[in-house]
Amino acid sequence: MIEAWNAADVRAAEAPLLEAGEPLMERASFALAMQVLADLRARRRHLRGARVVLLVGAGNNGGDALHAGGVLARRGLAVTAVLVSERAHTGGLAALRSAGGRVVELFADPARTAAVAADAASADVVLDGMVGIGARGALRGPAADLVTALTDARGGRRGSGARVVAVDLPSGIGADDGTVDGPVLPADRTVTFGAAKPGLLLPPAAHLVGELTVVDIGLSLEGAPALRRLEAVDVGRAWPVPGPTDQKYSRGVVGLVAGTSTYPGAAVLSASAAVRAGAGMVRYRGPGAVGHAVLAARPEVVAAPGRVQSWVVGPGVPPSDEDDGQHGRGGGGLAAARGDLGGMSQGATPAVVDAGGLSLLEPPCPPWFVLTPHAGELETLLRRHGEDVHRRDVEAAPLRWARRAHELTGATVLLKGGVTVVVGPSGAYAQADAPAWLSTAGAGDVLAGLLGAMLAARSAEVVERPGLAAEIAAAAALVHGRAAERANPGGPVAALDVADALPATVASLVAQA
Ligand SMILES: NC(=O)C1=CN([C@@H]2O[C@H](COP(=O)(O)OP(=O)(O)OC[C@H]3O[C@@H](n4cnc5c(N)ncnc54)[C@H](OP(=O)(O)O)[C@@H]3O)[C@@H](O)[C@H]2O)[C@H](O)CC1
Ligand SMILES: [K+]
Repeated sequence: MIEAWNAADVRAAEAPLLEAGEPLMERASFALAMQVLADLRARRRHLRGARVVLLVGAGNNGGDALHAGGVLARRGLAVTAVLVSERAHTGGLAALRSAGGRVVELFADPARTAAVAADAASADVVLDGMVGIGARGALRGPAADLVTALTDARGGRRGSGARVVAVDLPSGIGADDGTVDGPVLPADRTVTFGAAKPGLLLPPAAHLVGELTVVDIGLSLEGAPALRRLEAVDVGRAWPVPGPTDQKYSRGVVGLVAGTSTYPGAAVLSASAAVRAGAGMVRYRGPGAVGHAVLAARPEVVAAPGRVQSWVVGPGVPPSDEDDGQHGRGGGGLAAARGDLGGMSQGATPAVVDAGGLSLLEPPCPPWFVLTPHAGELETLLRRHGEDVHRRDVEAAPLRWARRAHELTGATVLLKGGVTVVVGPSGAYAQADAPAWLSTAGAGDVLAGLLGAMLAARSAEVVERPGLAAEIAAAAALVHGRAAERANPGGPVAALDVADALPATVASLVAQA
């Protein structure tokens, strides 16, 4: 698991060590230099003569870059520091100069910005040390102009020309929330110190981070992290592997209310995913015609009422005001679920509430209800609660708005996207496991069925431990993303292929743990 800590927590953990004279900057900058060397060795035979350009701001982030530059210059690399502020870390500057590094005072001669950017773009490595956790707002002044010019010089493409290594974080991102309010240089790698910061894991900034390296500089961080990211081993270890005394009921029955004659496929996809993820049983509770399609695809499904350990409500169901009565006619499935949903607040059955199911909610909800909106659906949900918010606001600050939805409803919220953000009562998760190919019709229905199976398997525990639903939802996002990758590595993937890849994905996660 990757744990991310807010800037204030990192500073609080640094303070006593700095007071005690611990050489934190030396540790950080040395590790940074070693990472740069390792990356260079992977790309060229000889290090001598490799060109490194440091983009250096006024604070300690610039200090890290300058000290690392000093280490690299002593190894024979040609290092140039570009100062974007008239202030620069004194010790770092001295270290670089004494190691033979060159210094360009860009702040004093902004007309050179384009030429400096062109030079940096053709270097082997650019170290982005303009601001770190001390940034206030979007990059401004010479730093902003240089990033714009350098982005132009690289043709806007990561991976072309110089390899960009961000020092602690890509300069200008919101360290705590991942917001991007101005120009930011996309990094190929980010070397962060002490602990990951939430902004490195959260979109939109997460897309600018590249490979993430966390350097231990000896901080002891107390309390709970601001954000977590599960890794494969966490999910494999927690997977509900059946034992010899288990039977289908103890493994968990998923009740599925999904699909209409307009969207029967959603029910097929959710049911397939729940079955393929190892549900003990799937009960389909929806319109009869859709039930036939579900049974034709998955003969394991039972289309009869009975007890369930989790509900999946809403895939392929339009919002309640547009539901042309199909669910009322179709065995009363949705109406029953509506009653069950109400009852579940006391009766305690975990539920995945997706798509049209979201319009059925009557908060307050328990944390074992997991809402699975995408950004547009979250906008609708938040606006229903009086928030003046648009989809683009949700996309610009997903953690903030997922958290708001959790506060307003009480439910656990899984916000779907290229990075999936989950917020529950015990904290937040950001999962980046899915290939971009997974943004395809029906992928959300598969996630809902998969999550339903995972909640059913640990139903009682989910109700007892308020934070567990969020952890399981984050795990479902990981499995979903991995299954998409496994279904067709590096290429297009259809939703049903993802469901079909679940058994092998789960087996490999369990085997690796
Ligand atoms: N303390 C240590 O020994 C360690 C620190 N580490 C590194 O330090 C940074 C945090 O350093 P800090 O000096 O607190 O802040 P920054 O370097 O991030 O930036 C602050 C200066 O940047 C200028 N600034 C602020 N906002 C902007 C902006 N939007 N655009 C341009 N410039 C900005 C500001 O200067 P002014 O003159 O404008 O006021 C600040 O002075 C941390 O990220 C680590 O890299 C290491 O972890 C090791 C231990
Ligand atoms: K930086």
